[in-house]
Amino acid sequence: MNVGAGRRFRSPKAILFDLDGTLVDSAPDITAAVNELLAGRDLPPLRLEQVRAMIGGGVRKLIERAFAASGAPLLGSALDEANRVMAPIYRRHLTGLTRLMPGVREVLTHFHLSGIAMGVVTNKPQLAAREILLHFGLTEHLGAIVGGDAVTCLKPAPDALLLALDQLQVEPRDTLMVGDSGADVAAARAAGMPVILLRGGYTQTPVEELGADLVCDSLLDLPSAMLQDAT
Ligand SMILES: O=C(O)COP(=O)(O)O
Ligand SMILES: [Mg+2]
Repeated sequence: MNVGAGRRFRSPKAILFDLDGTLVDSAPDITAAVNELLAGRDLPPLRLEQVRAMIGGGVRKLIERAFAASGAPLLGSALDEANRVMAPIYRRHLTGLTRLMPGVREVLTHFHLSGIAMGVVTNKPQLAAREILLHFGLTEHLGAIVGGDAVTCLKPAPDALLLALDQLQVEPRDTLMVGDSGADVAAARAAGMPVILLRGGYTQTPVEELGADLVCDSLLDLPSAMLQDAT
């Protein structure tokens, strides 16, 4: 863990969490969905590690990257069409192979008992995000779940974070963003919020190089990192 900012995370009124690579390891399900889409076009499957590196920019970006990596890049209306075909496939691969990241349940309960409001802000479609969170019984403590299709601009734009804060009735300066990618950092910066990144997510760039205020090994380190930040 490396502490950088000093007092920025002390007693936030709300925490916004990214979903893929932060609260859940969804890469195996997303890989299954991508490979079903590719198989429908007679393209060979991609490996889990390849698809992991494509997650975080929303489903359309995922499809664009997957077809490019398969040597059959899609543009414009062809990408729109693949996106339409992907929608029902993606919905069939939400929870079968997806697992919670370590400590999620404990840490969400801890923050809830500490009186901190929480929300999820993801580039995943909103209904898909809600279904995953319901599957794992995590919606109880979440006052906002904002998906990429609920806003005009996906992360790294701040739109989804600001919508979640609106729903939670909290100002950006009283909030903390927790994520796994450069998009999470950029979105938090644009929204005027401090940001913590977790190791073990889907970013290709080393997390230390993404400009977060703090990097933690896992969600389980968050409560103590926030306490240390008081010193
Ligand atoms: O790329 C996606 O679909 C979702 O990614 P995120 O939950 O990390 O924002
Ligand atoms: Mg993520």
